[in-house]
Amino acid sequence: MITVENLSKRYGSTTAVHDVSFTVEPGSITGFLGPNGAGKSTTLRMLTGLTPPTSGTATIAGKRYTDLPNPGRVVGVMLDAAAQHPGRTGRETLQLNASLLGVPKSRVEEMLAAVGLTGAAKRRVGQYSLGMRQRLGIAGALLGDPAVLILDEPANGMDPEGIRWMRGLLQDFAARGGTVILSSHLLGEVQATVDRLVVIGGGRIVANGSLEELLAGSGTLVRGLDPSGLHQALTVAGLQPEPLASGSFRVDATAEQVGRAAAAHGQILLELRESDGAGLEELFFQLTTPAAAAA
Ligand SMILES: Nc1ncnc2c1ncn2[C@@H]1O[C@H](COP(=O)(O)OP(=O)(O)OP(=O)(O)O)[C@@H](O)[C@H]1O
Repeated sequence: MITVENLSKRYGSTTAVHDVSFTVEPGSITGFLGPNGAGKSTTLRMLTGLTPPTSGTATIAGKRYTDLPNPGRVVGVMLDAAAQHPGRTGRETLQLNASLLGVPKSRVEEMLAAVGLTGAAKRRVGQYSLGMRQRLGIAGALLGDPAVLILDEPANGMDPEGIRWMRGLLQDFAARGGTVILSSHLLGEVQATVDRLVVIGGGRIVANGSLEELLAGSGTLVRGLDPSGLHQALTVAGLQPEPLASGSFRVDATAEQVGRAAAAHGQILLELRESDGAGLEELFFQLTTPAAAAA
């Protein structure tokens, strides 16, 4: 279990993370999603004791990371797969980690096999692709047989086959009661892997819930040739159109009600469909537009 409570981090006048709170339960995979610069890495660094928070607390299994006696046995961390020592082989990298953690050398071979790197174990990490480094990083995180995994952008540099492989591995881990948080700046990259999402933008949590809840959205999405005329037609019909950044409206009504209200005022529709996750996509669109990023 991961608990983040009112966590904030300021760098001079920049607030990288502002009053962030969320929990990650055992048996689940949470995607920590946000555009570049949203505050994901800073939050994960505070969670793993690498960056002291300005205020607030983050605990893993009830303790701050820095208070865990042998943290690698409780929580597996991969923050920057690209930063591994290029001169060591994959096997040497894991052997070094294993001796620091106090786990038997046999565990290294097990983990190399688990991430599909046995054949490349003798090659230097400098010759590995980013996807292979991600696999090695995940092997390193799993070495101490932890119950919690914290992974920063693990899918970065992985091909679709690698992402599918990682999905299976993490879902097995969670099915055995493990707790997983993984960050990404791409919704599509993690959508099929995670059960829950915590969305961060500009250092603040902007959405938090089950994937189903967040993707389901609700109501109807409508887009017309004349947005202001459509807005008026819907308002006159007693519906409350919520304007979206893309020029569409989300309406808490059925497609038929929306269609009829538009037709009554001769509005030409270009799109009319159930919201179907548009809420989350729209939220992401807004977070990644330059205007939102500057706000
Ligand atoms: N050591 C630091 N000193 C000053 N500002 C920092 C520092 N680390 C992060 N920041 C700032 O904090 C904000 C959040 O950065 P962070 O790296 O946490 O975002 P992120 O969501 O992980 O983005 P990315 O996907 O690009 O890594 C950014 O504005 C960044 O410039």
